[in-house]
Formats: sequence, structure tokens, C-alpha cells
Amino acid sequence: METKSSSSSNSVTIIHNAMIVTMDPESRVFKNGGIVIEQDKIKAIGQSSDILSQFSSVAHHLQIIDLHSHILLPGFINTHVHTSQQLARGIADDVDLMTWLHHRIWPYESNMTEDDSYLSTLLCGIELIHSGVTCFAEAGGQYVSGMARAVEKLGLRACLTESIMDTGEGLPTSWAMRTTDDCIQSQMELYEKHHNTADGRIRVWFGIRQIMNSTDRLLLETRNTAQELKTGIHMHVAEIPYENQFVKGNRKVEHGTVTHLEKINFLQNNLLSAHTVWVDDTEIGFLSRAGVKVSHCPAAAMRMLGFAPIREMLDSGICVSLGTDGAPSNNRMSIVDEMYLASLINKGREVYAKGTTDPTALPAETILRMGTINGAKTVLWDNEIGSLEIGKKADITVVHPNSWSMVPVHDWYESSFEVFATL
Ligand SMILES: O=c1[nH]c(=O)c2nc[nH]c2[nH]1
Repeated sequence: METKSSSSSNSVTIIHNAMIVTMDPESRVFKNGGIVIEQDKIKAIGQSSDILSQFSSVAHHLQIIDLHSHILLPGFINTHVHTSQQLARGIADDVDLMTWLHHRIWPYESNMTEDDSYLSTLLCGIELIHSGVTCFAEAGGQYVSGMARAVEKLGLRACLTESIMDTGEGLPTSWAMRTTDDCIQSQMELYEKHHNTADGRIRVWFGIRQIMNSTDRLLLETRNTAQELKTGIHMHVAEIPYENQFVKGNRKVEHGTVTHLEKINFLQNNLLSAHTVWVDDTEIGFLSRAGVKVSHCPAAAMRMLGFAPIREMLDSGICVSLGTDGAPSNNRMSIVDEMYLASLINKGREVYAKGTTDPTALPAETILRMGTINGAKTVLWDNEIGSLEIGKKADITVVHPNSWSMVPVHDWYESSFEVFATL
């Protein structure tokens, strides 16, 4: 699989003779399609013959590429990945989340240097590109400056965040604990320095690690500052039952994290709520009404968290997208694998949630939406990416047809998981 991120040269490129899966609002698929790319944007899209007849003689610097039998899709979007955990792959298998964090991950993260962070994001980014990703949302890690250097080099698009904590248990002595004011100040400085850099491919978001390590003042100041700067907030939410119990005791609410976040008016449409597994129907309603976006990470959920009510969230209108989480939560960094898992796990969950089978849960096209246009909405970038439409950036994933599992292909959406999984 190849990805083509938008180029900044002035040339015009025509790609023709390809299957184009647009993921636009009409879900158009051009079986023999063509696409015209001018500078870094899509200028035209349609039937191959129309595109060639209209555009093949108009431009001065014209490149024409025949992608016979290849499939073009919008670049996939990974909405929850800890790129700075890439060097920790395999250090925390088969342990519960609190052991994982307190004894494996935070000691590792707190000893990282800026160069480690650069290398880690670089390695992670290469693996993401290999599975067709052109944009990711960093879930919070060390050294946004190191991540930004890597993203600049990789040509990816990214929403970067620092890992922020101003209270709580479990932090190793090597972790430099900061005050609430320092946390906000540092995020604002990162925003000033890195937001909109790399030709606009880097955006800086605010990160809240998790409620157990955040005071309400940090939550609310983060909400206010992110709102002022018109940027997003990325936070782990309702991951395990212990988190909800902690919130009930510590914040004195009747249910868990989402109920508390609703009470303090933290929920809003720039919040990317990662995992969000342990929520009830009332809380799904809170998330839906506030326009919160949810990142579903099926592999990480199966390892440490549990079955999230993804179908119920989608039914209630929540924008749900897909994430790999970090390497030590998954061991694989493929958004295509997450599509495959999301499809199977959420079909299987019907048996346990409803007491009966339902293979219609999360059909293939829904899953592909979660990996593309829903991802773009989640990272607040859907005016520019997430579907192949005129005026959007030409962030394109190309799937090669040379795999046994692609023969024959009857339905492009349904086949896609089998097809991509082997690439
Ligand atoms: O999967 C996870 N990875 C993390 O790094 C993390 N931090 C808080 N909660 C977390 N969950």
C-alpha cells in the first residue's frame, strides 16, 4: 500500500484508470475513475474518460499516471496513537492497565529524551504510512518538538499533544510533576511554536492524560484555553471500571467519568474522547448532545479495557473513528487491522450485549467511514481531508491489486478488509 500526501509543487497530476472509492456524502465509487491534482488539492474527479478528455491537454507541467486496477481511497486517519511509545513495543504485554501505566509505561516515558521522541515518532510514522495512514492524532506523549520534527520529515498530517498530568498516584519519581499553571503554560507555548507548521500539516492540541491524574481546574482551564485558540482536546475517558469507581469516590458523582465531565460542563465538540468503554446509555446521550468525538481502538480495548458500546454510540449520532493506540497497547500499528477487528468484535459483541447474533452490526462501509471521513471529523479537519472531493487535499491511499486475496472482488467495501489485511 502506498500513500500520497499532498505535494506543494505547482504541477498538475492526472491519475486515471483506477477504482476510486471517494467516501463522499453520496459514497460514490468510480469503477474506472480519474482524479486531477493541482498543487496539493483535488481539482476534478470522475470517470476516467471524462477526466482525460477534459484535462489531459490543459496544463503545462502535466504528469499522467495510469493506475490500472489499483484502488484509490482517502488517506486513512488514525485518531489515537502514542507515537512516543513506539520504542516500548512489547514491554507491557499481559498486564492490567494500572500496572501497565505505573510500572511499565510512565517509567519508560519519563526517561525519554527529545531525540528518543523524534526517533519513536519517525518509526511509528513509517509503520502508519505502510497501512495507508496520512494523518494521525497523537494521544499524548513526551516532547511535541521531537514529534513535530518527525512529522515534518514524514510528510504526514498530525494533531500533536503533550501528555499532561497535574495530580494523582502512580507517577514514578523520574516524572517531573508540574503545577496546573505550568501544564497550561507549557501547552500554550507548544501551540505558539508548532501549531500550523510543516506547511499547515501540524496542529497542536491540548492533552489531558486521564481524569485520575487531572484536577478539575486543569480540565476547565484546558477547556477554556482550547476554546479560545480554536483547537482540540485529546483525553483518555472511561477506560476501566476502576476509573469510574475512582471518579464516584473522588468527585462524588453517581456514575463515572463522563457524568462528571458533563456536570462540570467539560464536554464539547472539540473533545476527542479516547476508548470510552465504560459508559451507560445516559452518558452516551451526554456525549452525543455535546458533539464529542470518540476514538475506538479495538485491539487495545480487547487487551486491557473491554467491549465499548460502539454500535449504540453510532446509533445515537456520535462520530466514532478508529485508533491503533500505542505500540505497547497493541503491538501492531495498522489502521487496516483495526478496521478488520472493529468489524468482527462489534458483530461478536451483539451476542453478549443483546443475547443474539446480528451480523448487520457495523457493516463494511461504516467501518471504512470510521477510518476515513469520521477520522477527519474527529481531528476537526474534515473541510480538507477524509474524502476524495473537489477542493480537498489530495491525501490519497493507493492499494495495489497484486495480492491473492483480492481475486475476485465483488463488493469493494466488503472485500476491502480481506484485501488490505494482506498488504
Ligand atoms: O491505552 C492507554 N495508553 C496510555 O498511554 C494511557 N494513559 C492513560 N490511559 C492510557 N491508556
